[in-house]
Amino acid sequence: MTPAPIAVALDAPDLETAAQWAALVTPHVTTVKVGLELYLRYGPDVIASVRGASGVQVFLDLKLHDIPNTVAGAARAVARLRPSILTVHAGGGTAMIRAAVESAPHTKIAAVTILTSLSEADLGRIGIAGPAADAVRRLAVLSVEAGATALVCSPNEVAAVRAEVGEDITLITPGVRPLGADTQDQIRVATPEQALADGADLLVIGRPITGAPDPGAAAAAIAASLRRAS
Ligand SMILES: O=c1ccn([C@@H]2O[C@H](COP(=O)(O)O)[C@@H](O)[C@H]2O)c(=O)[nH]1
Repeated sequence: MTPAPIAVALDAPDLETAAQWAALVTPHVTTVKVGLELYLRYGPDVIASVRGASGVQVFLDLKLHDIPNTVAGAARAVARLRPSILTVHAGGGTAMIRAAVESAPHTKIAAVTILTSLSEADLGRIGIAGPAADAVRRLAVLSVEAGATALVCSPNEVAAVRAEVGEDITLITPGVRPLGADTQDQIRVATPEQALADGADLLVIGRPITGAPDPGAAAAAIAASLRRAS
């Protein structure tokens, strides 16, 4: 069975749990995602631990956001780990995104547009007026012009972003919840089937899989549902 285009967010408190989740889900998904919790606790070693022998792709979600020189150094530092994807915040601007792209030439740089945990009211409070989709589209265009070849947005905006940036850019959507699942701290959400139908290339799914009694079975069920829907 072809693995589904899902990146399982391994937001675990310890390396053993993360490696166990990775081993359980890798037959069913293309990618596992290492975020701040694991990377800040364990550093570069975490990549080899979750990659294991399976050859699953490892997405390093560090959301770099600093001045261009600092982001260039950080991207260079992690590029040697050969993650398939590395995230930066689009809000860092053109020069910062370009610095990451140039410093990690073998890694897909994904620009995070507007976090999926933010509502339009939240955006208003931080000075971003208007619909979330407008800000997401603006940041998407800026990021692609700076050389990003992937974008992170919510499934609610993915169709609009696709129309803006075309087919060559990889669109990654967190904020994905199977029908009826708890949305937790995610605000701009949709189902896996809807996200894929609207043009997402890679669905980031964490707690609905890792919080299940059997993460392997949960990943397999979502993968099967995506196959049925496509
Ligand atoms: O806008 C964003 C960018 C990144 N994330 C990350 O995705 C996962 C989502 O996990 P769930 O458990 O499925 O909510 C998590 O690691 C975030 O750091 C995001 O949610 N939204």
